[in-house]
Amino acid sequence: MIATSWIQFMIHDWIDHLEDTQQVELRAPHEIASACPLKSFKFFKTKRISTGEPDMKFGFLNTRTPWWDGSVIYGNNEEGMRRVRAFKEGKLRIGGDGLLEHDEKWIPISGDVRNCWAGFSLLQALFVREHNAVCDMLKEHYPDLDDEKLYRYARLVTSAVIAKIHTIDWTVELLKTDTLLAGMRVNWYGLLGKRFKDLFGHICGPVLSGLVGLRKPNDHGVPYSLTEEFSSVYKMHSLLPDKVILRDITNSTNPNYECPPVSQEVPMTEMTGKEGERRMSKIDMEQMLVSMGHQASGAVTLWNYPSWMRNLIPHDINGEEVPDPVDMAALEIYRDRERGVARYNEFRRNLLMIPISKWEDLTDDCEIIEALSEVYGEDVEKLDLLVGLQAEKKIEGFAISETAFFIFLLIASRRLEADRFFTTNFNPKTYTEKGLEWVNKTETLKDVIDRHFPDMTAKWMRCSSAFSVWSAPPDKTNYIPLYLIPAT
Ligand code: HEM
Repeated sequence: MIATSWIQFMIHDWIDHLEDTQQVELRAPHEIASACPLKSFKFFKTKRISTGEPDMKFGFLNTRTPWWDGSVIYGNNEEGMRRVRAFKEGKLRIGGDGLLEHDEKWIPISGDVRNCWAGFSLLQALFVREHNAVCDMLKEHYPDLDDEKLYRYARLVTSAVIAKIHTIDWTVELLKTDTLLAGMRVNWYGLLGKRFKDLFGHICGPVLSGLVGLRKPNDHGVPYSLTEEFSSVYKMHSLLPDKVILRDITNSTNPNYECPPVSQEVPMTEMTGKEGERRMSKIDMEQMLVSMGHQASGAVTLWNYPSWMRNLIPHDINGEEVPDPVDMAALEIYRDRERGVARYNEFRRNLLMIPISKWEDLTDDCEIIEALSEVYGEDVEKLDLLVGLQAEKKIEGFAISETAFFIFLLIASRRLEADRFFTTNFNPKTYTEKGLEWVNKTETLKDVIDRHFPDMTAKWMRCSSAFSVWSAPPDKTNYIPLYLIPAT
């Protein structure tokens, strides 16, 4: 569940489509309406913007900054950025209990407050603590820095830590193969590896020394942005469970890393929005981290959409509930169609992947084939992208489809190599000597959790990555260099 909260934490750093003021209504066809929690629902259209380009006449606006700039905790505009700052020693506001502060309406004080839930705001709080710890460290080494400078340097450092964790820790857990582990580490450190780069710096090209620290950003002739396809493949709400399983961590010792006993099962509906924030304020931060660490997330596959999201009260951009509930499962399909995202087969062609010509090319699951034939007949071109991504037979070790993986891989690299803060300006002058050292020494989310809860992981976490289920065995030590292991 930490991996699930993490990806929501990242989505809320990167993308949110601007809505129109015009509402539309979706109605379930008569024949299936009895099986739908909402027979009809209203929502705002995505705002269409004319581009003036002959070959692409319209597009959409992103209300979040697409850069890897930590806007999920720092905010997306002047007003949002001021709201979260303590204006003392560069720090951000945080509650006495280590969790986010809230306004009088119980909306969290954070960079992004839309459609939040307890696990997501927990990560926001963790990284506010990280930012504040960076401020303390910088102040100690550079006592002359004022509030503004401390804030800016600490923001750069914390954002880079987030980007690094996503690249070499989260992505690797999601796509658990040696090839991916090697690929993602090459993106950050290059083929020559961390030790070489730490010793000699970025002295070779992108392959040998990695994308991070390149002398110049490279946008391949396309101004940096996150694409519609990217937003589509990240619609992974099936990761969310029906309930959160809280664990009792009062046991004083745990030598065998046993999974702690269940203390309470809370429906997700009580962990979302303002109610979720109120609940979270009564749960200890360590207890929540250990509980999420021991709960597996849902599989990104068909027939696993959380039922509670089919009658969901969404938030507006300020974290206020909107009056009309939505059926998210239906809405997600509508959004791709509304935004002109290619359907599954065309999407694959655009990625130079082999399209399917019959349902059997997609999956060997007879139940899925039967359902697809019932909905789409034999017309494979009509298959909606999201349905195809979830029906597709997965590569062993992958939590997502190969089709989605192509987009992941492409954007994972572009996000680093097109950003000056990870290329030209990834240096001591921009980050400070000690700031860059902080980024270089932090490898994983576990490192961050260890920093703020030094004894907790030692007692409860058996696995190697905080994104795994914590009672799982640690990764085996591999004495053969990663690049010499044959791909599986
Ligand atoms: C309690 C948890 C969550 C809630 C309540 C929630 C709710 C929502 C809502 C209401 C929308 C906007 C729907 C629309 O109008 O089109 C949305 C968009 C989205 N969500 Fe979630 N979500 C949650 C967690 C997640 C997670 C775990 C992911 C995982 C990747 C995710 C990925 C996305 C993406 C990619 C979008 C589209 C954003 C855009 O392109 O504008 N969400 N979510």
